[in-house]
Amino acid sequence: ILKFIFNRCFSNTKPTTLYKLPPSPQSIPLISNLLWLGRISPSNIHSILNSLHAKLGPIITIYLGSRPLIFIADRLLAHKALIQNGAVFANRPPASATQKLVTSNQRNVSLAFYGPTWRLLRRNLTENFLHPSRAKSFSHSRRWVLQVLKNRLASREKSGQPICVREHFQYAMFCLLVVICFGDNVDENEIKQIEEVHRRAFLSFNKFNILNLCPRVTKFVLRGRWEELYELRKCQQDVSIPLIRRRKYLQEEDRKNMEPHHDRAVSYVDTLLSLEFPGDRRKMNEEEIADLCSEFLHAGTDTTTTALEWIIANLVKYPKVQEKLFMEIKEVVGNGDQVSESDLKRMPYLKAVILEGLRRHPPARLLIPHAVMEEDVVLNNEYLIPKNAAINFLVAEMGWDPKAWEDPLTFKPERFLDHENGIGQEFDITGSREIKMMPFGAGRRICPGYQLAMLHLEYYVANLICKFEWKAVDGDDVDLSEKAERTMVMMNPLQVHLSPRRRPADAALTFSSSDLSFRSGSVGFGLAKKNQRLRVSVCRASSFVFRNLDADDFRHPLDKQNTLILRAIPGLNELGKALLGSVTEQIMLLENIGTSVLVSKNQLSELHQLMTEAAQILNMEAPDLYVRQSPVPNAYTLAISGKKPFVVLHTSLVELLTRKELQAVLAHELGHLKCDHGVWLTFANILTLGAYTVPGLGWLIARNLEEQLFRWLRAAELTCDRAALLVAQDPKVVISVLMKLAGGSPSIADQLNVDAFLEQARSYDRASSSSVGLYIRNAQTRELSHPLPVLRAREIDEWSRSLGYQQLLKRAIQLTTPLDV
Ligand code: HEM
Repeated sequence: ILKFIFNRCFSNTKPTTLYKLPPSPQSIPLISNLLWLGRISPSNIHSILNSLHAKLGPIITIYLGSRPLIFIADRLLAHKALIQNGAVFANRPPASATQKLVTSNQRNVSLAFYGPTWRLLRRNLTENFLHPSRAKSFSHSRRWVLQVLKNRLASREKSGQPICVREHFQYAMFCLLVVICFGDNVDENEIKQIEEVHRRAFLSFNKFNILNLCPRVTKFVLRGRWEELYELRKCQQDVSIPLIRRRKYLQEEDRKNMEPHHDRAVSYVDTLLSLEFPGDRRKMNEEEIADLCSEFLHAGTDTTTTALEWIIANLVKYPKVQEKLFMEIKEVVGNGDQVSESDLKRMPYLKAVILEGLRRHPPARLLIPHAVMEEDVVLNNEYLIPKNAAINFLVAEMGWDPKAWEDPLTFKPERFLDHENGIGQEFDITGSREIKMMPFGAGRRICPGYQLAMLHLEYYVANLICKFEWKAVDGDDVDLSEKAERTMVMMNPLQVHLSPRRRPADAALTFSSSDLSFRSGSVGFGLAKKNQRLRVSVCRASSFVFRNLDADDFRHPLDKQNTLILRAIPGLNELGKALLGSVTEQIMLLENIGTSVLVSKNQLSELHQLMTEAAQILNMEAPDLYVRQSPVPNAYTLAISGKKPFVVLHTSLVELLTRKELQAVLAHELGHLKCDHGVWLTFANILTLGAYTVPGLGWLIARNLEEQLFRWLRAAELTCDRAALLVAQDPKVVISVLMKLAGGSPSIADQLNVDAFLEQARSYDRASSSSVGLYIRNAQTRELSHPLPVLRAREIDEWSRSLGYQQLLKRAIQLTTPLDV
């Protein structure tokens, strides 16, 4: 009040009405608005803005639609607005209709109005979560993602073709953020599902802009497109919500046990579960949390990927800079081939390379639009900024200002080094003292992930340069032209050749060595030739067994997740035990003993031997095995309380499969026992085999319970396919079984082609990735006890190439003693 009275009575500053908006190109009201709408697109906005700034000065206004847009291209004005008047310029304009839909009505960090909701969400992100002291908790995930990335690059290089790096960087950064967001018990398959849906949302978001022109009208005229948007959002939530529930369940378990898991890194979801929106007096619901997770993934993936691609592109274009960086890395890590996070502190040139990359090629060329908090604000005692204006800043122009940087368009990391003692100056990337560049924005709304992004860029650039020498494709100069997408990307995506750096200790290291995919034949049984009767020798010098194998070593994450859900259904376990302990089990048991052949040393001894060997590889006791006459190719396991469990094999399956494939089937069944799928599996098997027509049983099994049970069983099957792979030690054997189950018959078995079937699995993925496809795919699988064979094949193919599987194989030991069969 005092300030107001003082200004009114004594101040000689002009009333705001006497100030003018920043200059704008000549315009005819309304008509010019419409003309701009037609002219401006994401691809040409930067060139239009640059030419307007050249004509009109460092701050301009454009009228587009109903609100003025103000653009600032000058570092000093940006500092005045974002730092000196930080609180005034920290607001966001009202979001468009589509943005509101995907952000739970503007309740996320990037679009929330400057106020209590934003403060709560932002503080949660920066203090509870992105603070550097927390960064360490995901070090192991960064290492895992690095391994995945190196493997992908190395296996592509093996093909001899140039590698287009973007998709690999994108995948790596996405994996990392998913793990940070949902916790480190998410596995690669779940990540792929999330990535698929998010990428679709990301690629199609521009096409929904038109819906914002006049939402009331477009809701009728473009109803289909609105529905598409709803469907897309639903898909995003469908992949996130189970993962959110999993974290919730873990938190509840911890609470019940009164002992938090100290070895579990706190994920973003964990921090959100306990937040309450100010004023609402309620916790966030799952949809709101899922929207915040989507924001987190979108905000961090493409920006970091784009920055990484630009930085590596410059290192390829300027081999001397790459060499200098490599020398610095070598000095710190010696002959080691990994750079640890603590090593990064001793690499000033690395930091300079990253900063120069961000200065020269900032991924975000504009900020997220800002707005002012007060009615009419005067900037620099000169320009009127109305409350309804959206204000933005030309990020790249700030970092290319010749008054701040010598020779600004040249890539020269040395500019960030203190030449006298070679130690990197602490460059203030937040711009709080002076804005010389602002790749992360500045002031109150500065990117809260900037420290995490810097860490990721430093860690991955250092390790990628440490591991490989990066070279341009022969005869190609690296083209640094730009193209505006959601970020400013390379117009021609970077293509490279890689050669592993040779170190004295591993001069013989080549791409075909160790950490790539496991090759069949190097371990495991010799492959049975087609139609050849297999002789299993008693002493299998080439077999590998897993002495300390535990079920959780290979359990599929969906199995883990669904087991948790099943366990949480009150009374299910008791119901299962009550039912199975009684008449039904006895019927099943007697039926099998009475109508099948029990396999033993003296009866179908080859099968007996396959079973014994599979059990030994999986480090478990072999169950009984029965062979049963049936035209339906099938195998199943029954674990009846108090009795030795048994596996049943149908004769038609024996006809259809080779011995090695049969052993994979037996291993699959053993997987169920190893993983203690016992009660629920038998329960589900009884349902599938039609036993619930047994009087008095059917009514007890409610429909949704049955659905839950089948969902769990589908996930459990994926685990058991892994057990099959551990025994077969060749993914093609397992995939061949699945292919034969899908469409094999003994007479055409030798014409079936595993590679073609895998290709079919990939095309199923592609065809079902549209929203309609996804719907059909869900409908196709909902009622099945087993996942679709193509999906199982794809799963096992991927797991066979995963780090987890490679590491398990390393633990296997060769069997040299005769088996006791
Ligand atoms: C190289 C990587 C990155 C770049 C270049 C970048 C750049 C930016 C920019 C320019 C803004 C707009 C600031 C403003 O409007 O004033 C922003 C905002 C934001 N960024 Fe980043 N970002 C990066 C990585 C990340 C990461 C890794 C995360 C999270 C994990 C993240 C989360 C956010 C969020 C939540 C906002 C909204 C902040 C608010 O409105 O308060 N960003 N980022």
